[in-house]
Amino acid sequence: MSEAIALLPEWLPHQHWFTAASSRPLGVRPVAATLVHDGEPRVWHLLAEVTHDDGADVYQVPLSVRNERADRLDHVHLGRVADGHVYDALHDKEATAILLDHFADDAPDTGGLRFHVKPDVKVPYGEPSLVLPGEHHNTSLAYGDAALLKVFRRVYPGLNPDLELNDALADAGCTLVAPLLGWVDGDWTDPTSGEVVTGGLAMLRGFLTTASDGWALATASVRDLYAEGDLHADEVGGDFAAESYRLGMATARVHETLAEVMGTGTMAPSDLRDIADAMSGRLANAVALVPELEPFEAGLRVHYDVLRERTEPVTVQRIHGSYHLGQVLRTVLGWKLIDFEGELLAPVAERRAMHSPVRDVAQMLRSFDYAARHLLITDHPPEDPAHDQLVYRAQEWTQRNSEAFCNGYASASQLDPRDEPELLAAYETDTAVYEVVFEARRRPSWLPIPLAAVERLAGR
Ligand SMILES: Nc1ncnc2c1ncn2[C@@H]1O[C@H](COP(=O)(O)OP(=O)(O)O)[C@@H](O)[C@H]1O
Ligand SMILES: O=P(O)(O)O[C@H]1O[C@H](CO)[C@@H](O[C@H]2O[C@H](CO)[C@@H](O)[C@H](O)[C@H]2O)[C@H](O)[C@H]1O
Repeated sequence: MSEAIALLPEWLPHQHWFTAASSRPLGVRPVAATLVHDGEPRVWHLLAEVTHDDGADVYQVPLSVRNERADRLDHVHLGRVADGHVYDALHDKEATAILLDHFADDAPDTGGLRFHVKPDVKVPYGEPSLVLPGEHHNTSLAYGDAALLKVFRRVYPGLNPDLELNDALADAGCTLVAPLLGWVDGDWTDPTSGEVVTGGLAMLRGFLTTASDGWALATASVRDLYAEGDLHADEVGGDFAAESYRLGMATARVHETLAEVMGTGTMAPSDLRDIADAMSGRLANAVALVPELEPFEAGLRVHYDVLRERTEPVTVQRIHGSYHLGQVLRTVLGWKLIDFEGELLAPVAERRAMHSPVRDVAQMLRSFDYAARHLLITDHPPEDPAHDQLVYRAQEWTQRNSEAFCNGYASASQLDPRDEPELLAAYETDTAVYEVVFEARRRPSWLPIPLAAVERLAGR
């Protein structure tokens, strides 16, 4: 195994799920290694501590070792070691079949790596796996069209929020998420304390065969509207408002179930002042990183100051935490919410904290604005003669769908998010500031989208 581990510093930075700050890890060492299968291929389950400029993280890297080089796996070949060729096991269909077989009751014991199946579940043994395409933070494998195994790449001690919330919602009989079939957890040696810790490693869910993601559907609607420059959002064939309404309802119902099964809390005015301070701190950091924010800083701070003056407490509960149109799937049975991991760069304790559900609503409203405006970047930049008119159309689409979403939410909840305008504005502002930094780092050409929101929220 040590020879295979020596290949990781070179290979990891090329994996899109590898989010460590520096381009090349400073060191990689195993914190748990389990030989899951001693045949051809050998299948190793490896948890590796990766140190980098900003600290250290633990990554999950299942590997398969084959006697002969397999051409079909060339794209996931890590390199050669004395006893064979090393591959990313999640792309090696024989290795992934072996992993799935470990959910069976009579599977060989793998010690500190444990496979669990929910009661009355049929695991689709024998179905071939396919890695879902796209630049995701984790690696998800579809087993036929029956199940999806989401293998968390960066892992943490304690409960993984995605697994925790999916499990709680499944036990509550909630049908607005994909059914949870099982999960994997495991032990490793915490590099800092030297103690053995346990954490969630993977989640097996039912595959939603008819799913289209919210971003694809919403942006198709916007495209229709742009193609009909003279028509209003409610007049074009691709009007999305009914879907937004239903999405608002689904969001409210998931919030309601989470409150029922995981409880609620109260955020006192002093806690709100802490939240406002944290938001102001994030704004200051963002201004230092993205100078375009500076002219709007004072106007944005007003939304945080309003929170500081609030005297009534706020009800809080577990929420989605990183909510946008890419986190919702439309199936023939309605909307389903996925990916409850929260903001990946935040510490787990923060991601598992309770917040006002208005925060999820504010994030989804930001996503409507993104969906409406992104074609202004890609297809109709400012030099396009239609640009100004389409900006107007984009605002209209966002307004219509935000209203529909809030109407749907209010129809299924005691809470109408619009009755909390100050919270909504503060969370929208905090999200837009986060997005400015995200886009400046990841997609600079998209920066005008959150900057337009910042300008509006700053009252310019
Ligand atoms: N149960 C499911 N059925 C079908 N497709 C799914 C399911 N869950 C997720 N997906 C697809 O997989 C993608 C990645 O899932 P997600 O949980 O968001 O992983 P990540 O955190 O790695 O981005 C989603 O964008 C969606 O297209
Ligand atoms: O999917 P993640 O939870 O990792 O979220 C990150 O990436 C998102 C982009 O994929 C980013 O979302 C922003 O862009 C979306 C369109 O691509 C838009 O719908 C969202 O509203 C907008 O925030 C998200 O901010 C980031 O954390």
